[in-house]
Amino acid sequence: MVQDIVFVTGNANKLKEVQMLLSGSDINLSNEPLDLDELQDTDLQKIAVAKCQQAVQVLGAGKPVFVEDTALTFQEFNGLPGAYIKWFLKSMGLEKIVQMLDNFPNKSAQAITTIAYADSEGKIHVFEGITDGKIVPARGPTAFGWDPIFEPLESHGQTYAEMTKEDKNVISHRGRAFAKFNQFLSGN
Ligand SMILES: O=c1nc[nH]c2c1ncn2[C@H]1C[C@H](O)[C@@H](COP(=O)(O)OP(=O)(O)OP(=O)(O)O)O1
Ligand SMILES: [Mg+2]
Repeated sequence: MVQDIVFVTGNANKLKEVQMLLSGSDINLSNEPLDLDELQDTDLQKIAVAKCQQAVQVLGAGKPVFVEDTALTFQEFNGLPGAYIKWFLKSMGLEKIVQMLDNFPNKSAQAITTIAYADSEGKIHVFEGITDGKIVPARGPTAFGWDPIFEPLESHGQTYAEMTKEDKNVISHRGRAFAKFNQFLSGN
């Protein structure tokens, strides 16, 4: 059965990836480009759930809706910048983010996507996808966020930005989170 589901995001690059990731499913996806508030927290699930609750409030109950929040965590910084990566990116740019780790040999990082989905009864379900990698000086086109400075362990030396969207989606944080979400939806 085809399900109508609303995805709330104001990020066009994110939307494009999500459309690709859900393209084989029975979901009729629509987008609401609302800029929702994001909690200040290091608990990524809490942030996504609060964002989803706000989406339900704005759009009205009864409509299945989801949001996702994406974080970039540095092991050396015990998880920061995490969800704050958006603001670091805006204020400092890629080069200075890479330089933050100059004095530390540990460049390990995780890209994490947390999806929060409110079903038609308002029950919220959470799905998480994680990709391990490291922070490197920027390589590849700067089309999407921090893609040029994140090199996943499984990519044979390419940054996300150097990969095709198809290849990125196979191993990405977002790809993994949406694989779980897809599986959940197809069982409903
Ligand atoms: O795969 C990705 N590759 C590179 N960069 C990425 C990726 N995914 C999100 N990003 C960036 C966008 C934003 O600077 C921050 C996450 O913040 P995040 O709140 O999830 O995204 P957003 O505010 O742009 O969109 P939304 O309207 O869905 O909240 O990392
Ligand atoms: Mg956001």
